[in-house]
Amino acid sequence: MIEVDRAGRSFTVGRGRSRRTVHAVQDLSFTVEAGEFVGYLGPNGAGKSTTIKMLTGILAPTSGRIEVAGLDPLRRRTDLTRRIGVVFGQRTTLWWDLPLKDSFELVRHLYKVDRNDFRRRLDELADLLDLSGFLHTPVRQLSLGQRMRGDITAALLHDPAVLVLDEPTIGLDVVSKAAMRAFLGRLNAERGTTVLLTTHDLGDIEKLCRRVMLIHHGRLGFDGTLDDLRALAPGEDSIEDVVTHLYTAPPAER
Ligand SMILES: Nc1ncnc2c1ncn2[C@@H]1O[C@H](COP(=O)(O)OP(=O)(O)OP(=O)(O)O)[C@@H](O)[C@H]1O
Repeated sequence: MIEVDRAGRSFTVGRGRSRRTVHAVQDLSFTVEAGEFVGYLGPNGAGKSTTIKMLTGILAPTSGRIEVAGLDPLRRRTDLTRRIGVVFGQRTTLWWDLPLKDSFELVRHLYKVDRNDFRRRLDELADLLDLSGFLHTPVRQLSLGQRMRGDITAALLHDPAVLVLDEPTIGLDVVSKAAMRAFLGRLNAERGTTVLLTTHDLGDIEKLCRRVMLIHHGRLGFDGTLDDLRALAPGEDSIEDVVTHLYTAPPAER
């Protein structure tokens, strides 16, 4: 479902003598099969968002090859939007001044979702994510947790095969977080949606991901199960301690 083959992305920053190249992602290769739920971890500045931007066609790789749902994200961006859903926890894709329901209508038009499919899907998502109390509220008046549920719904209205999530539980309280995790787990288990999840919340990873990839300084340092990850730092107790250890002494560099 996702194929990344030696992908890289660099940026030129600064001017004159202070001009230099930042290698945000280097020589990145991995495959995600249909139906997998994969966690994508890395410290701040490791290259996670750059990877997600390349997967979704927002950024062009400067080297290598990427395919998502059988498509080159950059060349086939419009086709890809029909097969992929993307949620950036720190930003909303909803229309700030419109009632949530109207934002969904706009999404329906943009993605050309059949009216009956849309109605059925929205009913289902509104039920699962408990949206009924604020469907007619303008997005700017929603709490963060409500807005996030709205964003997840918007990303799923066209029933994408792949869902890419960039910190979807950031800022949520423990109850909202648990509800979001339960929803995502069901989406993957029951609907078979492939999920790539970027998060700094290791609870998300422990609850949801069978497989974890770890990126550090733009390079993939680990790709395996949570147990394999724990085995890399056997002296550490919690997954937080394991990951802290790996962030300070990443596997590729030890
Ligand atoms: N548009 C850009 N121009 C210059 N440098 C950039 C640009 N985008 C990202 N970078 C650099 O690339 C590196 C990777 O950034 P990226 O945003 O992918 O990290 P991240 O893993 O998502 O971090 P965080 O967890 O803090 O969101 C960083 O050094 C960042 O400063």
